[in-house]
Amino acid sequence: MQPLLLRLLPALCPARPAAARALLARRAVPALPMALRPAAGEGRAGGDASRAAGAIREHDGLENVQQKKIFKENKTQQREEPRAADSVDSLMAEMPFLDTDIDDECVMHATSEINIKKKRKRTTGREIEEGIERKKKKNKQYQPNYFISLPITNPEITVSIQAVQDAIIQKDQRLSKAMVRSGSLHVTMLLMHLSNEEEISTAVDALSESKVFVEDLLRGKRVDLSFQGIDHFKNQVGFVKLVENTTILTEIAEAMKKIFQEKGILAGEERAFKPHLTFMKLSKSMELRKQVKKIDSNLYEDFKSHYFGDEILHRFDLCSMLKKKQPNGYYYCESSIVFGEKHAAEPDDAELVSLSKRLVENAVLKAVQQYLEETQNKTRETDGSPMKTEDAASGSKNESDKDNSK
Ligand SMILES: Nc1ccn([C@@H]2O[C@H](COP(=O)(O)O)[C@@H](O)[C@H]2O)c(=O)n1
Repeated sequence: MQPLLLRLLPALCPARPAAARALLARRAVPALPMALRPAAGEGRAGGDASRAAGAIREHDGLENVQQKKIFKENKTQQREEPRAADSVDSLMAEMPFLDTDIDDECVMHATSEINIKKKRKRTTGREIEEGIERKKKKNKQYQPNYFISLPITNPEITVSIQAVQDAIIQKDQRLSKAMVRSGSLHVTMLLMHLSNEEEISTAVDALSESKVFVEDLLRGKRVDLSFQGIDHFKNQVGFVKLVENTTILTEIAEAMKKIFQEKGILAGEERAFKPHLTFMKLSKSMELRKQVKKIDSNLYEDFKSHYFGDEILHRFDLCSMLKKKQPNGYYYCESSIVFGEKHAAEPDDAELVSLSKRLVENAVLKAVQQYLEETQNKTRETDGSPMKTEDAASGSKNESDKDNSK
């Protein structure tokens, strides 16, 4: 069944060669770890913990810092940063948390739980400025550059998301730049900052340690993550909602955060964990952000309660935001942990049958639509009436499909 489907996909989905390619890539090269590392000894972990705590102490100039680190938004810094050239867009688009990269500038800070004992002293304007500069520089060093990802491997979800993305692009061509490519769809479980190879290695160990906790939480049960409906963050990010098993996912995210923090990794965010599946964000392109300030919810009106599919919880990856992505479009993985039976990220037969059905339906619909458009155009040509604007737009939409599949 698998080789047959692999051959069939491009033929079944001629209108979406990008979608077919993405699906093939996803099946042919599942996002598996680049390197699985053995668990490290306790000694180094302790060293990392004190080093990271030291880094934060230095960062915030605090006397008494506990083992709690978080990312905090720092909007002012971005405003003062010089505007990067548009050519940076392509690099930015590789990063999963771009609104944080562009304007939120997530940074690691000590929390309010920290006992702050600051002595008041007279400071000159120059000292204040220098202090701000110093802080800005350090904040930058603590931006998240790694994350724990729950990859989306069910083609039913990927195909449905591409349908929403297409529908949106059809209404506003400019938004093609905002779309998350199907190969990199994921749910973010935990953000972190890793400064060097040693910290990456510690994070790999922390992820291996998390496996036992996750298995304890799951107790052999299969967890179906059901994705349905669309919501947004501040009209800047469009995401598909997780409607079932959010509690268990939150428990896992919390357990992971604790394990990573205990190993001295700067991990976690100030805001509460809200599992979501991002399919578009304005911050993927600075050029776009200049043009579009808000994502209009009417653009995805038809999909507001659409059922996108289920993802069976079976893998978490430690991914880099900055390293070159894999050929299938997924992030570079330092390490992964796998649960249950579905180890190879293979969709089962039912999923494949349902996917083939959808693809055939889509292809037929597309063909009928094309036939109708051509007939209408011919009639207009004979009538001498002008071509409709939508027809012109659909021509350029195909161009953007090509861009999106890059
Ligand atoms: N509770 C949250 C979580 C995330 N965001 C923003 O959404 C963006 C996309 O997040 P992904 O993890 O799916 O890449 C991200 O840049 C966050 O800033 C949010 O606003 N609130």
